[in-house]
Amino acid sequence: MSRLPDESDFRSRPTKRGSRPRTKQRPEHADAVSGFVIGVDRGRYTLLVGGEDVGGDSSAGADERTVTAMKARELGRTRVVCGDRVGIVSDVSGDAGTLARIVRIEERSSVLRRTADDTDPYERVIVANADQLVIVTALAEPEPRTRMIDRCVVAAYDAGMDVLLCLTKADLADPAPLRALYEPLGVSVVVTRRVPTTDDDWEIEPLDAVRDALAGRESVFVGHSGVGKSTLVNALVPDAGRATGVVNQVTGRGRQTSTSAVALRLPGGGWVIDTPGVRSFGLAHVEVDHLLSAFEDLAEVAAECPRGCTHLDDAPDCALDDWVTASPDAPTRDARAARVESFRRVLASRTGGA
Ligand SMILES: Nc1nc2c(ncn2[C@@H]2O[C@H](COP(=O)(O)OP(=O)(O)OP(=O)(O)O)[C@@H](O)[C@H]2O)c(=O)[nH]1
Ligand SMILES: [Zn+2]
Repeated sequence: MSRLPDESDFRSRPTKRGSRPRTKQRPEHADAVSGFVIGVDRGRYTLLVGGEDVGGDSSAGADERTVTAMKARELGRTRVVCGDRVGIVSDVSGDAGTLARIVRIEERSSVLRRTADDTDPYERVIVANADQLVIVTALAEPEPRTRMIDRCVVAAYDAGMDVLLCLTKADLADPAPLRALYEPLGVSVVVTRRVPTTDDDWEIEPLDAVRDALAGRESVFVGHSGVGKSTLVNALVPDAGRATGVVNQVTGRGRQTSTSAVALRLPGGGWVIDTPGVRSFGLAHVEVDHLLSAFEDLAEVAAECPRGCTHLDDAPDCALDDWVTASPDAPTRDARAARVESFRRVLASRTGGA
């Protein structure tokens, strides 16, 4: 039996916290058809309907179709976002000019959210059910902003998602320093570069490594303007048709084809969820303990900390420091120190702006 969630249901990471939110029974609409939300535009939702579990399975089913829907009034203010699995009724044919009605949102396995800024108590859900956040960062042009990457990592870990750091433009700069900075956080890293194919053409390599990291997963792509995110998404999803490097003559800024998230099917299986509007994460909603639970080894150690320990550099008697000191040998000590330092860096990045 599905339930009707509201924003307050998603304050804690569903996979790591034991307690389940209350369940509302919804016996009506037993005839509702399942859909996967692949786009949202001003109150109109684009859904994929039909075939075998269209969300999880990337291959198109025989009767798969795109359906436009609106939200039923009974859902109230609950937001429907890209990646949601929903139940729809009325005209679900997908024929031109028809409109279905979303009557329920299935339980979400993850919720990526942000606050407008670090003091704003209002959280906004960006994408539901994704299991990986892909942070696209150029190694140069524009220069990488580690503080922003840190904040993306915090948002992903808070959502219970894995992180893939995609370092682009390796033809311009060495990826080693950033790799060293992020691998101790448990982040996977892929590095891409532009290589010339003919005199006036080029391609991105190695695409296979990126595809492998995305296969069978629902991955949300975020990245600052100019990092090569659209170039990468277009290379991965040939018919994506995202605008690349188009500079608006009036504003001087890159133009976007869309400002809300869209889900794009990967030819090899899996989904890319592109988020053109998301440039930063407000992290007011993130709790220290919640973030710590994404670092299982450290969470175990920190269980010995004094009550109310901030776990930061200046925290008196923080058990993380004892753990580093108590290392049996030098290599272990270096690894533990790097891990604690990385955790403290992202912990500190929660406050003070991007
Ligand atoms: N040297 C180099 N340039 C790249 C690489 N990948 C993309 N670019 C270039 O970087 C510029 C920006 O790429 P886009 O894909 O438009 O960047 P974006 O992140 O989508 O930026 P917005 O469109 O503003 O959101 C373009 O001129 C690309 O050709 C790369 O690996 N190496
Ligand atoms: Zn501590």
